[in-house]
Amino acid sequence: MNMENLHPPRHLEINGVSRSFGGVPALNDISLSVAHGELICLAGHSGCGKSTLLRVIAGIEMPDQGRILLDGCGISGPNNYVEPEERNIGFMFQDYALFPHLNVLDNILFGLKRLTRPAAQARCLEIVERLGLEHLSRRFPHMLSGGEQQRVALARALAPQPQILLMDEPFSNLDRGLRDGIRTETISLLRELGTTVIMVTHDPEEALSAGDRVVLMRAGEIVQEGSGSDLYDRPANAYTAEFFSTFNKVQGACWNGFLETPLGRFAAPGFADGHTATLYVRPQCLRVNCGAEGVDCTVVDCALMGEIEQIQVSVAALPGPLKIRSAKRSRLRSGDVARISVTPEQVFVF
Ligand SMILES: Nc1ncnc2c1ncn2[C@@H]1O[C@H](COP(=O)(O)OP(=O)(O)OP(=O)(O)O)[C@@H](O)[C@H]1O
Repeated sequence: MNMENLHPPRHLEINGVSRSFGGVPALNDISLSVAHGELICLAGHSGCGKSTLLRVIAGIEMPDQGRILLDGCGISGPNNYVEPEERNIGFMFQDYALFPHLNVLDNILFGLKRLTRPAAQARCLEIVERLGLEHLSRRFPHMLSGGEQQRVALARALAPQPQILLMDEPFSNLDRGLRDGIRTETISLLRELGTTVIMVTHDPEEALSAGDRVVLMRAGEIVQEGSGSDLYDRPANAYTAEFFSTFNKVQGACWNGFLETPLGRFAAPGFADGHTATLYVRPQCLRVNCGAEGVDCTVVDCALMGEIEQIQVSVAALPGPLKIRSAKRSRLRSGDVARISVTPEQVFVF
């Protein structure tokens, strides 16, 4: 029996990749496998190694250790190295890196030098039409808006029909108003084309909503990976939880599998008796004026923020105020006495 057919190689396999700069690790033993057509969001705070990982996959940065395989063939490792232009991996840079002295068509043609001139022109026109860039084709980059430059950069990256497209913060240079629309359009195009995508972002909302899988990094390591809801609803640690939301943090002590806090008792399986731990409560998981039940508090501030209202309350046993966010208007004022309660299913103990 052919075992390879039972376990076909993943599209991209990264095995134990490390890379240091001046003795400081930027990537530390990273392993990740990516399926055909998958869209991965590589997320994490500035300096955690996201761009270095993209550059190593593209072949413009060499790993110190580890191997990278594309469809089962080594492209980077101790015994093999495939040049970036031989990898059929596209790269879209954060600043788009369009050539200022070339018009839109010539920018796109630049990446098609391996084709004959007629084939390159046909491919170029095809992608220009697909992305609706016909009316801009003779313009130079300085004559394009930010959104138009983004589309040209995308066209240039897609023209050689890469198996994998690496995108470094592809939407971060766009105005907030434009960003959501262009992101939705870009992602649906990439899905139609079936391109495998690894996209870097430091925007938590983008990471949660844009991809099939989120890979969260910290200090050169993968902290947690999974679907957006895996990471948001079931964060494995405080770093993951705090990357995607703000939290009220309340300290307590663990006894008999529960964390005792001034806000009540919460399940804390696996924590030893007497261990100090922290309860993480999202502002939308606190309810105010919930009847006789709950904990006494005093309203410190109540501010309407458009779609939501944010209330800050002080609780006698806690050192700082708690934030509560709700889509409902409470009509509370500073100095009012109220009661709060926690939605226990949506809290975490770390
Ligand atoms: N060529 C280089 N020389 C020296 N240090 C580097 C080099 N490239 C990256 N680094 C360092 O490696 C670490 C990871 O950098 P990287 O650019 O991969 O982070 P990042 O997560 O992409 O950050 P950002 O979101 O700010 O772009 C940083 O500490 C950075 O200073």
